[in-house]
Amino acid sequence: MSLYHEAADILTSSPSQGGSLKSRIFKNSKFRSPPNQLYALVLETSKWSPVLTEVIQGADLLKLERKLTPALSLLLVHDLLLAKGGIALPKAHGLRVCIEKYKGRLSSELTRARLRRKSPSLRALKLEMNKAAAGEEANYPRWVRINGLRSSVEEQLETTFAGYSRASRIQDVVTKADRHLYMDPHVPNLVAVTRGFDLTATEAYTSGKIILQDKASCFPAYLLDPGPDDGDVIDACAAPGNKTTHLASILRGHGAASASRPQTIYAFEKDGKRAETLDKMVTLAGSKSMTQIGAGEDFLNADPHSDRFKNVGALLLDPSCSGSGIVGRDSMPELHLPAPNPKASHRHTVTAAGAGAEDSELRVVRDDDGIETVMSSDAVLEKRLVTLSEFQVSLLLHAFEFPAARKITYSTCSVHAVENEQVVMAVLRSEVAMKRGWRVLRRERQVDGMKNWPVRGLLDACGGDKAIADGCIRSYKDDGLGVMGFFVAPFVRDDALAVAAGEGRRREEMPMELNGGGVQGIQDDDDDDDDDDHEDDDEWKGFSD
Ligand SMILES: C[S@@+](CC[C@H](N)C(=O)[O-])C[C@H]1O[C@@H](n2cnc3c(N)ncnc32)[C@H](O)[C@@H]1O
Repeated sequence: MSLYHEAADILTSSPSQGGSLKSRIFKNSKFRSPPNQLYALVLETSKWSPVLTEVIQGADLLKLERKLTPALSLLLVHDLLLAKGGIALPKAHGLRVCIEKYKGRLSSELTRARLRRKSPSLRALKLEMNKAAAGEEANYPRWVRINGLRSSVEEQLETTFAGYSRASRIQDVVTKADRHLYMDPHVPNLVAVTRGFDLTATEAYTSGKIILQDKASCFPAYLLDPGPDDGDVIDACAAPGNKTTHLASILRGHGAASASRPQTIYAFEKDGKRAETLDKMVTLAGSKSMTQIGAGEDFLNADPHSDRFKNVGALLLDPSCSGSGIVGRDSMPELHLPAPNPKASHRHTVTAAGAGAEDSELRVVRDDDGIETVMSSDAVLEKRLVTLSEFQVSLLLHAFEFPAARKITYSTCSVHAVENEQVVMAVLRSEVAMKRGWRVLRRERQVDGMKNWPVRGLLDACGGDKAIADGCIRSYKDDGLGVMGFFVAPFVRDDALAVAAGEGRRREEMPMELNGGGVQGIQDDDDDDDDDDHEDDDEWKGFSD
């Protein structure tokens, strides 16, 4: 089957068969065409389908060539008029010959369709199509975290963002067409910039000086705020590494106060492939020497009482979740198909699952680590959420066991209470939480930016406990603050309770390295780690340096 027949099959097949467009193409071995080419063709054609439908209908193509299907005609006309190399078939191939003979007619229709949209050029029309296809993402800024391990805000303002005008409101970054930059008032080293200008091609991006990370995704590490007196840090679910590298940057930022011993970040990632991405990101961000990656390691199998983790004072838990808060996750351009009868065009909704049946929409929920569930009913969604929340609870309960731990942040990019406040309430009721004195950190004790963040946890879902609800932090896609839907809860250990249980130690009873005593620089990128506690690094196979 040719590239075009395979692409036409994808465009017209049911969303219940195989999940999102990406997974239907990349996880399906039945296709003979290169997956990248197939994906690009289907995506670009969908993007252009409103215009191409007018072109095909205006040229009466389906009337003149009755053997052509609507999907096939869209794909071929797309490549004929818009692809650099034209139609990817041999010159004498029947399909190519059949379409090319209408080139003049189709080109004129394209010009008409462009002029109807008042676009001065094909380039301008292309920008318009890209913007329309960006879906909800177009209404959000591009958040950029400046990586303190490699650069500084000052340096980036003078270089990468030198041509940007300063915006005083986040809305200006979204609505203005030219380049604007907004300094975030909550999270240090974070800026929002106008979308549509490719930052991935900049030197700052390719050298790890800037990291594209949604504002809300910066909350967990900032809220955890690991300092020199927090010992080692665990990132329990680390890939691709946005929060791992943020933790490293914060640790280094607190370097002025200095720790008595080098601090290590243990970054667990149970998926081997994703661990490779994590490794690359940690290396690029300049935090490799302070991070040990547990590639393929399940955090739930880590022994809290092992010698290795005896100095772990802080844990960041950002487990797999439904991903319901992610902006643009499911956005795919709406597919317009020319009708055989030119009077009516068909509109197909392309959901996360790909093209749907006519005017129908079948939801596919994709977890933030890629697992897809076709939501044939509310009960299916509910069941998936319960499974996720059980896993999230088990992760938190496991984290509560680490003997020296005094701080934890738990986060999801889900908006469902069952994965958020309900998880918090369930773990607070647990035996280990009560025994070891874990509670939610009150809002007034949180770092300034998080204390001042206006959107808090759901009171009802916290059983009416205002202190707990206020201690939790939320964001919603549509709250006008320019961020994705997110949830973070900070936990701390209540010293008094822990001491009463004979388990904890008061700060003044803690060893020097955990109570902030002693002054020594944090391990530098190039430093060799010759600390005694690290001598057995090589014996412990799970983590690689
Ligand atoms: C939400 S993503 C983490 C995103 C990451 N914190 C960041 O900001 O870049 C969840 C990750 O946790 C991993 N994961 C899930 N369960 C795990 C477990 N029990 N132990 C270690 N990693 C786990 C998944 O493979 C996935 O890569």
